[in-house]
Amino acid sequence: MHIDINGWKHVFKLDPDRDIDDSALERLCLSGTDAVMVGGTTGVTFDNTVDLLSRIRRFEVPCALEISNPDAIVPGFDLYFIPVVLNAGDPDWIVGHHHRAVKEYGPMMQWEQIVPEGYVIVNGDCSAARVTGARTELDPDDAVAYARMAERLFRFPVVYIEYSGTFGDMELVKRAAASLGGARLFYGGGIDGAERARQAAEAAHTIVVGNVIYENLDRALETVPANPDGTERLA
Ligand SMILES: CC(C)=CCC/C(C)=C/CC/C(C)=C/CC/C(C)=C/CC/C(C)=C/CC/C(C)=C/CC/C(C)=C/COP(=O)(O)OP(=O)(O)O
Ligand SMILES: O=P(O)(O)OC[C@@H](O)CO
Ligand SMILES: [Mg+2]
Repeated sequence: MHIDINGWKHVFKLDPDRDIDDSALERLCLSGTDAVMVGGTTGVTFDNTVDLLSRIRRFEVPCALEISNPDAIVPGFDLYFIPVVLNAGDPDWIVGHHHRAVKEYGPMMQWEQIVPEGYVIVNGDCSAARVTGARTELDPDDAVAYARMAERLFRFPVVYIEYSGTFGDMELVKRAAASLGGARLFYGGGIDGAERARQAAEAAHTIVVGNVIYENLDRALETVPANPDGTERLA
């Protein structure tokens, strides 16, 4: 099945290291979201990733793995998102892990399933910032420069502005998105209900909703534009 991420406006990100019951998973997968992404910064293992994938596969929603741990690369996802943290302090998170993984998996990789993400981490307090040693003191001009680098220098199809755990500066996100030609701007961080989903969807091409799933499922479901309870779909 060919999956076109250019149609994605809303994505739920599920963390294999966190518990979710069958009924909640069903409501998420049938919500009208465009895709479910599996990923997290810590505690992601092969076993908990296989387990979550097999449960999501009871539904038709596209399912992507965002790889954060080279030991948890599980076959059977529709797509594999590969973060390249452009503002990482440690180059291992820009090319190091990737080099080792491609050395191991290169011959068996289906490149059409691979979606490289130019990742820019802006919240210095999140786990991903700590793990990667990200330089998160960025103003909107810095974000625009990273977005342009990601698209024009490195030809990434996705630029991901990551505020994981906190709602970000929508002007910064808007400016980064406006600087792009064809690449897609994914925004994630602190979307905890319909109002923030609406604001983020005005700024970014694709919004990603994570933590609120585990804190308040009803509010998470309100963030889906296609859901009857969700925000109005934005152009
Ligand atoms: C057999 C088979 C399936 C073959 C497939 C081959 C294949 C797909 C190979 C992949 C090759 C490849 C290049 C892999 C990359 C390897 C790798 C480990 C790259 C590093 C990724 C990276 C930079 C991770 C850093 C952390 C990060 C940016 C994570 C993204 C997700 C994220 C931020 C989630 C939020 O985390 P959360 O836990 O929710 O955090 P909070 O506590 O803040 O909420
Ligand atoms: O968990 P939240 O804060 O919703 O962020 C979503 C996603 O960007 C995390 O990688
Ligand atoms: Mg999280």
